[in-house]
Amino acid sequence: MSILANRKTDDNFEEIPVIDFTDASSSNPVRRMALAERIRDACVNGVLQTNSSGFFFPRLVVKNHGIPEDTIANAVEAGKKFFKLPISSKMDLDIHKAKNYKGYTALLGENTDPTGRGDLHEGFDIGWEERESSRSISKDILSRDDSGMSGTNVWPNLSGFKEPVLSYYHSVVQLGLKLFPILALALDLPENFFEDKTTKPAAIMRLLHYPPQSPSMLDNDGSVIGIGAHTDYECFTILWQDAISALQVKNTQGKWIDAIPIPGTFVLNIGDQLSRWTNDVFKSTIHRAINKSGQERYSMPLFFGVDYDILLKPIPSCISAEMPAKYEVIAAGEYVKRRLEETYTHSTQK
Ligand SMILES: O=C(O)CCC(=O)C(=O)O
Ligand SMILES: [Fe+2]
Repeated sequence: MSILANRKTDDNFEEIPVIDFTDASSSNPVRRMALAERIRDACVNGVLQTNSSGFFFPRLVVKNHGIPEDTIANAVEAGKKFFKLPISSKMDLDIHKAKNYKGYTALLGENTDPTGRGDLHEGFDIGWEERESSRSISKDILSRDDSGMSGTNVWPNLSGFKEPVLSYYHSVVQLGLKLFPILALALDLPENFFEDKTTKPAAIMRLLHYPPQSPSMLDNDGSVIGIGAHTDYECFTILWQDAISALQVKNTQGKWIDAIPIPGTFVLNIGDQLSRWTNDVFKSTIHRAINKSGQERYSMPLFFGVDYDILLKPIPSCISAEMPAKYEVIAAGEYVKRRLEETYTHSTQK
């Protein structure tokens, strides 16, 4: 009898739970399991708190997780410098030129919510790229089908940019790889369930810049906001946001709950791939961002998917006679690509 399949996601939350992630890298399996249980409770029902959701703040002591404050600050500064470049230099790296969705997204270039008219942010996307200090990946793994999602990154000719951005990317990739085993435990799976499915980190990083949203834009019809209502496409997202509150998460009653920034923490949220693995036991949460602060806002999400050639199949403990499989089986890369195509179609030149 499956334990998980009979759990129901309770999205009727009023606050976003805070979870301490220190034990993610504990050598003590009991501590890792305890953390996994807290995450499961936060994701599937209100055992931890009645107001739980698939969206939570890991309380990360950055120092203890290999992500020093200056690694974050240097990446943020690099992003600010990049976004200040003339639009012509940024458009040289236009994301529409790269089939693997890497490079620059101009203001309104993305339309995350199909009912919107374009997102009021600009962005810069990269994927996995080896560094001298990173583990090298075997040719066998590199040659596997990735639905065209891997491929090379594009970089601006801007000194002091690539190194801090890649340094942050690799630090957060290490953290993300520690979370997969915890999530596996939370799903009553062997701790190494995701190990052979995350051999080449299918992790996309974005630098995002949200200009202040003018009140008139909001008064119109609300169809242009920082990032329209959406779910993320991968298993989970680790998001750094600055001190400006703009991110909101939707509960089942349709109420938008502020994900107020907490210094020294990342927002960690569940994405669609995990909904598919778990047949919605872990449900990806709808979120959006509106920058009403009058100031520039910056954020840096890293989206962690499974290898692009892995099929997203429901895990057996998440299906039952009452909860039959909900989703078609699809390769992770194809799924991500499909969602990206939808997001960028409106700004693709015909
Ligand atoms: O900037 C944020 O706070 C959210 C970004 C986001 O949701 C995304 O890039 O998918
Ligand atoms: Fe998102």
